Amino acid sequence: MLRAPSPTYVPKMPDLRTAKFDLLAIALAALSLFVCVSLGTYDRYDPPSTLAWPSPTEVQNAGGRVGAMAAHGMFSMLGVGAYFAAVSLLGVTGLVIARRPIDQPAVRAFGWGLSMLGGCTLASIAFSGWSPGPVVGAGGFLGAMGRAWLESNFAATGAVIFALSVLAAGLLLCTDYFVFRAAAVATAAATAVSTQGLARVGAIGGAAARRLSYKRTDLDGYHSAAKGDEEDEEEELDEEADAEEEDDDESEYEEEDEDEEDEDEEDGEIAISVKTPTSTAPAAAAAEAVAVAGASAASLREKLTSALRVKNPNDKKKSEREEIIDQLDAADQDGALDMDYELPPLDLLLPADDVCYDEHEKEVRRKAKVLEKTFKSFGFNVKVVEIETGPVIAQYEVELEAGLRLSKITGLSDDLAIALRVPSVRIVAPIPGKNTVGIEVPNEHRQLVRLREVIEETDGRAKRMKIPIYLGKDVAGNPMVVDLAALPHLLIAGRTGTGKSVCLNTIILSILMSRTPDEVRMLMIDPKMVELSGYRKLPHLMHPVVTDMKKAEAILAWGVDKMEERYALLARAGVRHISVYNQLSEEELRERIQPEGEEEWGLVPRYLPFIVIVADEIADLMMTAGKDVEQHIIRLAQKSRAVGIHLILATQKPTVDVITGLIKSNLPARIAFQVASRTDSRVVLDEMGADKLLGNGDMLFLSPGTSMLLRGQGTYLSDDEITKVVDFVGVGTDDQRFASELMQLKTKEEEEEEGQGIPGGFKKRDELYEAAVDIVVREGRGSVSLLQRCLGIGYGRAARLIDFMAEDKIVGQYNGSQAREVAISIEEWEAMTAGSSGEAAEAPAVASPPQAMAKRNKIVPETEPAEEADDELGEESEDEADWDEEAEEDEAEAEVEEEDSDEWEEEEEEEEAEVEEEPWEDDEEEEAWEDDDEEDDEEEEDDEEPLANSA
Ligand SMILES: Nc1ncnc2c1ncn2[C@@H]1O[C@H](COP(=O)(O)OP(=O)(O)OP(=O)(O)O)[C@@H](O)[C@H]1O
Repeated sequence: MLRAPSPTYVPKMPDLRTAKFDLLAIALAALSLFVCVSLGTYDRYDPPSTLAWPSPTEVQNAGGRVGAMAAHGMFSMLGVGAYFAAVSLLGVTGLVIARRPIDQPAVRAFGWGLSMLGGCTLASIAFSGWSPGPVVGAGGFLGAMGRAWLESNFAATGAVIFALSVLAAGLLLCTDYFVFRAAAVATAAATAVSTQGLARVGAIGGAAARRLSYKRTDLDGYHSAAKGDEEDEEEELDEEADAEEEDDDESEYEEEDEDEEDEDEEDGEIAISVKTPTSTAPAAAAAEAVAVAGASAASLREKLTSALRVKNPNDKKKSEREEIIDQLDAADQDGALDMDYELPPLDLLLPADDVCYDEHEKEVRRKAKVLEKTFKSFGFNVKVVEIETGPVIAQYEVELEAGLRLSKITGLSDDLAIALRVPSVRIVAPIPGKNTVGIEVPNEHRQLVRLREVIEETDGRAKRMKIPIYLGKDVAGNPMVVDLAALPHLLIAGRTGTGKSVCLNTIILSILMSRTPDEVRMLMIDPKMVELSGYRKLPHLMHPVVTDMKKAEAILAWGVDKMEERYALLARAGVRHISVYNQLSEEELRERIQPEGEEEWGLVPRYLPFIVIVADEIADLMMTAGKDVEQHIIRLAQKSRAVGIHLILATQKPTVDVITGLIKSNLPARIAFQVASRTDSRVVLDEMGADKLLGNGDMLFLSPGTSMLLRGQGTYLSDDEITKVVDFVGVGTDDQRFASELMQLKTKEEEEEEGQGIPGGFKKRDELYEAAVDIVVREGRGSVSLLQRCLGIGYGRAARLIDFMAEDKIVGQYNGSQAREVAISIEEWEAMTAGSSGEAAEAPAVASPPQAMAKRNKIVPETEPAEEADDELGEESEDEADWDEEAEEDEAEAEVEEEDSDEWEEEEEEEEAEVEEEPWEDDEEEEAWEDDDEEDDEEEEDDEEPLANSA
């Protein structure tokens, strides 16, 4: 049983162990040096050799008589194996000096023996007439014996094969693949040197051809269709270059992964590795363990030495880190070549602060004792088996004695906090995937987690993510990086001053550091007016930072429309995710979309960027336009994953009226900073724990699909860092590419104000409302798909238009799969419009039916119909006298249209069938699709019942 340490106990073990190790290291170093010198200066006539008679009285060996004897003995026994023995001795000496423990020493020794045997035998077979020492042979007695036995049993060839296998197996056991990896690295380096020149030329050629920003997106209208055609050829080249680059990247990732795994394995094997983060030499590590008080506890100390491990989060070799930085810098430069846009370099961010790990280690060990002692005082016998330390929290893994119930431990957190003299202690019972309980205790000294270090440490993993977010570091000091595209939305909650805004800044800067404005576009909603105002210069913005909550509501509504529009586009292209859409080549896209003509093709977006909507305080938003905002958030959260629209919502009011049940259930990924009460914690995370956080960036992350909470320290960004990055990527007002459809967006009130005096006395809710009514009345069918086709708008907008008509009693109520009935006649409608023709002529929104019809089934950005409607209106008001004539023509066309519409419906059905038959584009998407299946079902329901939904 462990003896409880006295509270004033100061661990002395590390000093003793250091002295012991140092003495051992000196002895080994001396021995290996002596052996090397003796072997190096070996003279075959030195005694005890019998080659010269009489024996020379003076010994030539630099190691003297003993050296000569040692060399003679080693060469006689081992032949060339003597050199192997000397090198091995040097290796062991190095490990002892570096305080790196040798795990599984018995296996290693066995492996070493095997490799010696195999090596000597092989040498004996290969160089039969030569010997490095006495005339025994190249492999000494050992090799000669091995050779004799093998050749008598397996003949010469079999003997070589056998000896080689034994050598390889021995090296494998002894060095744990190190030798093979070293050989592979050397080969790869040699190959790389020879192919580098060629590869560089290829990369530059490919990169120069790629111009991502030339691709037309569905968000900006700056790219003309004609230009797109001119660049067709160029884009083809680009796609090839992209594909090649992707291949390269993938193989790189695989290599990196392997390295990481190997490293992990090594970490797992090493008992404790203590290394200061600034140390460049791996030799600065110490294999140490926690000692138990009292000199009489020597045996227990021995036990704990192997049992209790303190994992140093800074264990990464500096050289490796430097490598990663180099790679990142190289990637940055490549980025500059690839696109006209240059990603910000890492040196704009501050490096990690230096930490005195030795001090910290002493502290956690002391706390481990206090923990054990406190448990003991409550009558529980627990043992701390491992300690993991992060920047702010250390996690002590404790093993419970058999028969001790978990519930008894979990109630002790406050008592432990008092005993440890810390503000709070959180108990994780059990640690996921382990049979131990985790006790999270705050460190005495907090470290800041810098964005730069998190990026550097996660580069390999983050490269594969679509939108990497560098959240911070967990309790073991591992970087917490998540892919926003996989989350796919994030809710951040916490009381005021606990780190939400810093977290939002981290998320925004994570995007800025790794993604171009072509890949990710952003919308920012900032009710506090000052929190996000610093980002106004960003080229990623689609709209200036929104501070008016009514506008924010309109933007969320736009998001819903954009989502529907993108879904329609994806369905038409027969793909299930925008990333698959974005990979389609121009020809493939054209083949799938089958545009009616060049005009329509010119409007098809070639690239759909991710859209990230960041809202700093949703409580304000909910207060201003509660129900509407909630509806928009829910709709977006439910379905927008596949179309690349992601929400990041923060609130300092984690109450049920802000984070409603529906919002919560649709935003499974959540981050909680410190909250005021357990109730608030339950609202955010569905369980307690956030009330025990420390504030200042201490957080709990709930990853989607699990109930597992991950504790971490959020990345900290100073204002200076943010300013530097924003200044680097920022552009002037003239160069900003705001989306025209968003700039023209009107709030509900504005629309209603504008709508006063509209024909028929209807409220004007949408610029296309009158055109839509006209179509519906003339067609005699209140059909959403009819409006979609005729006006070239997305499903969402068309469904809303029909809902408005139902409110104005122009169409009847929802009628199952049938189109709604139209309640007014053409004459009535014409009378209404004629009644206010003067106003109608001025009203920019009234589009003439014939021209509206001409645009059917077009895929257009939302502004296009409005803009065209405006143009059409201009022409229309000039030609007002021709109205009646055109109306007649229109009626004729409407008849044709009616026939056409049946065809359209058939085509649509075919399209849907095609979508269903579409093979999985990519495994990842398959997963995403599975997740979306339910949502899609809902979508189908929506299709059938738009009114019910919007009502
Ligand atoms: N990750 C972090 N590491 C260290 N300190 C942090 C971290 N995050 C926040 N802080 C500290 O907490 C302070 C408040 O953070 P922040 O402004 O993000 O809080 P907030 O929750 O947004 O508050 P409010 O709701 O009032 O805006 C910061 O000024 C900083 O000193």
